[in-house]
Amino acid sequence: MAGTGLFGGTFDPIHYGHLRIAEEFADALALDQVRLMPTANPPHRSGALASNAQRLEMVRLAIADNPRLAADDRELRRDGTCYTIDTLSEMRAALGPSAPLAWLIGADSFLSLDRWHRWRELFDLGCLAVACRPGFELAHWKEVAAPALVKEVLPRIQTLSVTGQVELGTIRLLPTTPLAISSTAIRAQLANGHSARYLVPDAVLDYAGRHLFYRI
Ligand SMILES: Nc1ncnc2c1ncn2[C@@H]1O[C@H](COP(=O)(O)OP(=O)(O)OP(=O)(O)O)[C@@H](O)[C@H]1O
Ligand SMILES: O=C(O)c1ccc[n+]([C@@H]2O[C@H](COP(=O)([O-])O)[C@@H](O)[C@H]2O)c1
Repeated sequence: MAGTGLFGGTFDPIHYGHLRIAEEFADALALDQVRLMPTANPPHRSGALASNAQRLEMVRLAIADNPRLAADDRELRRDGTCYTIDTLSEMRAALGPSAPLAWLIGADSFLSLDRWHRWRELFDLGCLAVACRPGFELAHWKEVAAPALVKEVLPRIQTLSVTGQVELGTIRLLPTTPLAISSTAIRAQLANGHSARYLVPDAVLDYAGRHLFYRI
């Protein structure tokens, strides 16, 4: 049975680091769809520069030619603080108890997982896939992760052995292509009048240029 993947992010703006891990996630776990969900009001950071609607539109533009990727605005429609536990619970209820469901986060997000709302329950709802991110290498996780993660989560991490394994409660490290791209650096480049070409899809750059939300 082909599975569904979820990938949440601020996406302010979406960039090729996001797109490449979404693609490799779909490929590695043989997912028939990965839903990219811009988050509205996350518990851990202050507001995005681009509006909810603008970030959703940039996601749509970025994935327009990829039938395996879909934009999902469910977190933007939710009132109040946006928690991943609510999103995963909603998806699990919609798909049914046995449908393969996986969620993707980058290694930096993974290292903050112990501060997420009801984080231990997240593993009861799907398979967690962790993407590599330069600066957050696995070799250092034991030194930098919170004690709860070191004790309860790191021992459970598996590298992917067979394509398409999406088992409930598993945690997989995906050997994704390390791309040192971040939305913060892109916003700074654009604010300073520098080019962000080849870091961000052209359609997204054109849109950001027209709406000027990264200009100081
Ligand atoms: N270059 C990248 N490689 C791997 N994972 C990434 C990369 N960029 C973002 N991610 C992951 O994508 C998810 C959404 O990231 P987000 O939208 O916050 O992008 P960001 O580039 O980290 O943004 P910012 O610089 O504003 O913090 C997070 O789980 C993050 O870890
Ligand atoms: O549920 C939580 O407590 C929680 C805490 C921090 C981050 N998240 C989610 O993690 C995803 C990545 O967040 P970010 O800030 O790296 O873009 C995004 O979908 C957030 O909603 C979720």
